[in-house]
Amino acid sequence: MTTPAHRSESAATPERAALLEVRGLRFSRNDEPVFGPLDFDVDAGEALLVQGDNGAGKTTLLRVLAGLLRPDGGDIRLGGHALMGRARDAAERSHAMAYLGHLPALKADLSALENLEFLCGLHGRRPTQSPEAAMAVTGLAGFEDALARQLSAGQKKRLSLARLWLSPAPLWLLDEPYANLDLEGIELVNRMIQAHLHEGGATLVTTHGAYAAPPVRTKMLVMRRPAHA
Ligand SMILES: Nc1ncnc2c1ncn2[C@@H]1O[C@H](COP(=O)(O)OP(=O)(O)OP(=O)(O)O)[C@@H](O)[C@H]1O
Repeated sequence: MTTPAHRSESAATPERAALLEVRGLRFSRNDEPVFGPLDFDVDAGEALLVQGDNGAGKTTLLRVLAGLLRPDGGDIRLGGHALMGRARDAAERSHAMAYLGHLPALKADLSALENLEFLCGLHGRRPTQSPEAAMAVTGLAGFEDALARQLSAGQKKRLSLARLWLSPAPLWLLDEPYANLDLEGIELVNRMIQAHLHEGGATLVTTHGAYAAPPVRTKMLVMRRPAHA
């Protein structure tokens, strides 16, 4: 697996801000707290495993960090820059973060390769990688011309992983990345995370704790459903 050499310039130095700093972050629905206040940092070269039972708020946290939901309070800093709810936050987020959600964000009637080319056009890509190479890395060589809607759930997940592999963003937000994958796919995710962190990236990974964690520098955030009155 080739690794992204251009990321090594972001290797940690003592003065450098964490890739992600979260302070007092909280989110509610209909005045019912879902999570928070949460405080944590994620540094270059680190994985934060976000654990918790069903409904604990793991997906909601990642969606808030990705800018898909608005928090009720707290600060999010990317590389020391605060996200302040401004229009340019979206651009900062898309440079800094790659989000892998539960649902594959694929165009059903485009081929696998066309999907990657389309997403690279939207979000950019690492100059050292190509869509064809990313398909090979994720075990999809030979499926370039298959329509996305004809792929199995695991193949769709692998195509989303290929997109992640192409992303130039240093911070990966991975929501249940192991779901729908066979054992080899689970090892692929862990190898990808290992290579990404080795080159100065970082990741948040939600998990129920049922899978082996990637063999990397790991911190843990355990989320619990808030007690109701
Ligand atoms: N779109 C929504 N509308 C209303 N409530 C929601 C919505 N999405 C999630 N919730 C609620 O928010 C809470 C947190 O859900 P979330 O999906 O973040 O949990 P999770 O920890 O990711 O769970 P799981 O392990 O089952 O994936 C749950 O009580 C859930 O019912």
